Amino acid sequence: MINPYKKNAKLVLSNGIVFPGFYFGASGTAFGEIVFNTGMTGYQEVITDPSYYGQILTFTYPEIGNTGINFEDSESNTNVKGIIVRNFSSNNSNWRSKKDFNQWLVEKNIVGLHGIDTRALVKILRSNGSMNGVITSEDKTLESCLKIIHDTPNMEGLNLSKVVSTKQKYLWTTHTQTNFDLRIRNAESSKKLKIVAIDFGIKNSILNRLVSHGCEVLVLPSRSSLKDVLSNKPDGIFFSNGPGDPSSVSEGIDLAKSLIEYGDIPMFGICLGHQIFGLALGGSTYKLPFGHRGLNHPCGENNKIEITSQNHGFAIDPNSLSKEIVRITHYNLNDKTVAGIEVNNKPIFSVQYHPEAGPGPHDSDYLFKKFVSLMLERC
Ligand SMILES: NC(=O)CC[C@H](N)C(=O)O
Repeated sequence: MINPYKKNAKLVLSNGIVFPGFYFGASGTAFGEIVFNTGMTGYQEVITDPSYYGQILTFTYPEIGNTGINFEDSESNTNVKGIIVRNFSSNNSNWRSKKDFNQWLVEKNIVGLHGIDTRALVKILRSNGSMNGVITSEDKTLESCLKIIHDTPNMEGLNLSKVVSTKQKYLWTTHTQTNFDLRIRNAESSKKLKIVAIDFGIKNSILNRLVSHGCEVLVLPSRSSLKDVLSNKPDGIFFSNGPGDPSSVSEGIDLAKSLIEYGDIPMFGICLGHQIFGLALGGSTYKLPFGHRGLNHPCGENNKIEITSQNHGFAIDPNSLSKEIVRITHYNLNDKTVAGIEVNNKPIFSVQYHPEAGPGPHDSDYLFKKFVSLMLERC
């Protein structure tokens, strides 16, 4: 019998290196920035995190797919273009699984490559930096793959959040992952706090954490104006995560600038939202060599350390921030990059990592509580 998963496919990197392997999921060709994630769990959330839009994701965990797919854990309707794994499991088994992993990839048009040495690939990305590449199940020559890569834009300069942001505003009032979120808790206040969230590629688990902490969230498109935000009389304003280069999200940077100037409404930003705050406060961002994507990044300051979930390729340049305006509250302790900031004398703060932990450790959930406390002080 012919093994259906032994159909030839390959990865071609922009430096001409080829990894021959086999395809699973959707057939075809996918191109984009090749990045890697070191998490050992949560592939469904990671694959559907809108911040990966336009990228091809390599998992360093050696086998992916074992627990199938359920109907609760997806972070959005957006997904990565392709995935690369050492091994994938065609034998899904989990009490929550509702769908076969391979079938789900086909339906989402995600091209999969398996059977390559992912350790060797990650070593190349770590020493040369993230680079564009192609995975294809088609019979394409090296030259035609390199031509596709050549025509693929670099991540620097790309505003991808405008592509994935919602086109219509919507309200999020209930927790949608009730079967498995061990952190579901009753809010400390009976007053429902009204958040306006600017969607640059927001994850469902962020919305669910805000709801768990006693908020209802009105999600607005990334191109919203100061008036769009203020006319909803928010108790707090949230700037979300999202794909692409933060310095190209001029609509978000301008909105953040005017909101920071406007006054005293508590504001919280995560990942792209954090980078946008940094840019709005006069700072600059730069591209990291291969980014931070995983579930065990230590962050903190002065002996207080949290283990964090991360997914980013850019960071705020600490030397670009004015001490008169901003205080750095957290550093990534692996490479000392900026991981959190707070605006002096204003209830505005942000983190580069993902306190919603979808997936990841729950150490940083206190940040949602902090956001809520800042709002309650002002109600
Ligand atoms: N998760 C995010 O919000 C990512 C932010 C940005 N696109 C980066 O790669 O740095």
